[in-house]
Amino acid sequence: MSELATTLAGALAESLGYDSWGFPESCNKSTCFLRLNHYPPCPFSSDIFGLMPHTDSDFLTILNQDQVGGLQLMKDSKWVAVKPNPSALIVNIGDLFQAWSNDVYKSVEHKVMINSKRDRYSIAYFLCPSYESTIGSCKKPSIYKDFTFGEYRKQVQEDVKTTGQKIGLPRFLLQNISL
Ligand SMILES: O=C(O)CCC(=O)C(=O)O
Ligand SMILES: [Fe+2]
Repeated sequence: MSELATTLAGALAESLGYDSWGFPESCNKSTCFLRLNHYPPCPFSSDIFGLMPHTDSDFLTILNQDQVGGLQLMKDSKWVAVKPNPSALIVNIGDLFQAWSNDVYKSVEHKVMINSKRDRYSIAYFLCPSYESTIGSCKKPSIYKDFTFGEYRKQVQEDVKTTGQKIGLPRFLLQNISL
């Protein structure tokens, strides 16, 4: 999985004209992780979040969902269901790739809706660097100020605690227009 993730990250960087995305050595077995998600059914409503709308705080996420469905992503201001496909993995861009690419790649907002009858399972692999890694933009002028991954995680946790929501990258805009 780690090989696939770093190969994909490299290909995304190459398509922007860069030899490397700069972080292959700081993303390793001790910084990347796998999350096993279980969404028990909820018979009372078909309109319940299994996972609230969010973006992932990583470079990219490789996701394997089962056949139940429920994953939706934001496209052109609309929620679009991601149809389960047993022979495909889903690759989502995360916040760090958005910052590194200076907004060329966008971190995709996604959520999970609960199924009323069936348990749902998914496996997500998160490509993350060490907390000390500085995430700068690949080209200047940069939209975001440089930050370490540790600073980013800390800010996200603080915002969730104080506002109930993740604010994410807008916190790090150099011209703080949206806050
Ligand atoms: O269960 C899914 O399909 C999505 C999981 C997810 O978005 C996450 O773990 O961050
Ligand atoms: Fe996610």
